[in-house]
Amino acid sequence: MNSLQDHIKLNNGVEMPGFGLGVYKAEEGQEVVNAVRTAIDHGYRLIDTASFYGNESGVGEGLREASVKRDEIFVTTKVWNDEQGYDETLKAFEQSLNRLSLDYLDLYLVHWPVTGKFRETWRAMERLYDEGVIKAIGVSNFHVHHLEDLMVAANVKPTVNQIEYHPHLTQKEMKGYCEQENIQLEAWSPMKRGRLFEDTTIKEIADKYNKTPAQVILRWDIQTNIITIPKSVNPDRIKSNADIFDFELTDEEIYSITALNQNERTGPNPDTFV
Ligand SMILES: NC(=O)C1=CN([C@@H]2O[C@H](COP(=O)(O)OP(=O)(O)OC[C@H]3O[C@@H](n4cnc5c(N)ncnc54)[C@H](OP(=O)(O)O)[C@@H]3O)[C@@H](O)[C@H]2O)C=CC1
Ligand SMILES: O=C1CO[C@H](CO)[C@@H](O)[C@@H]1O
Repeated sequence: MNSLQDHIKLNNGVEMPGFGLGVYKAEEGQEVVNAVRTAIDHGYRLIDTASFYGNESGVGEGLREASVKRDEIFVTTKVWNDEQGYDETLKAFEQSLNRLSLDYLDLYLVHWPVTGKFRETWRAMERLYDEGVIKAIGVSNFHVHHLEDLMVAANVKPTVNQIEYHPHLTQKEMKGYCEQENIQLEAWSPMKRGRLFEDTTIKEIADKYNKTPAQVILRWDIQTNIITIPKSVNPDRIKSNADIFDFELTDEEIYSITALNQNERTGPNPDTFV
């Protein structure tokens, strides 16, 4: 990726921007409306929300307020855990679409692999995909064994797996598996919610390029082919987080950031959460 608006081709041919805005904890109402509008004004073309975030209406309003056509923006939302199952997912999708005030969605994700439910959830998503109201379907927080389980019965292969991913959790096994299966990885909490900014390795690299630690981490995502969705509601940070296309990390720097891995999650482990 050479610019903020470059896309990555998913395994169904759909083009997804490689960089976007996450809106978890962006408050429904003016806060999320402003964040979405500001991001789009600064060139973002991907917005990541979820029914669980309770801010889909504001996301929809921000999209309408931005002066960019709908088909140039890529919108992701997710089906939450208590909405899973076949009929439940069909209903949840309709509700999300209504709150967003959209007539189609770019990417719909199974938010977590709810045991005993995610296959039925997937079947409903396949139906919506076949009907053309979703351009791509994918998963989130799936381990390799969840993906294998899903794909045994699936007609449509997941395009994306959105997982916790940052320099303290580099997900080596999952990365290898997804590369082999052509499933695109997407990083959530790419900046470990601010807990990596004091790391000496990252700070030294940031100083060298006159960049912030956040920019170095996000650049590392881009150069290692991971779609990244940093969250911010602060206009200056929304702008600076995306200002990562005028420098390039060396192979050695990428290696040293990847070597910071501690297999450390900030969020739940999918095997014990649901
Ligand atoms: N699928 C899933 O289960 C999950 C998906 N997600 C998605 O991933 C997105 C990103 O992950 P998230 O957990 O929000 O964490 P991030 O790693 O994106 O960190 C967000 C935090 O960092 C702050 N921040 C942002 N930019 C900067 C900066 N340049 N300097 C200092 N602080 C900064 C933000 O505050 P401020 O807003 O004030 O700038 C916020 O507190 C979510 O918003 C959501 O869309 C997240 C968790 C789970
Ligand atoms: O999307 C999400 C936001 O972050 C939460 C953790 O803090 C996750 O559980 C959830 O999946």
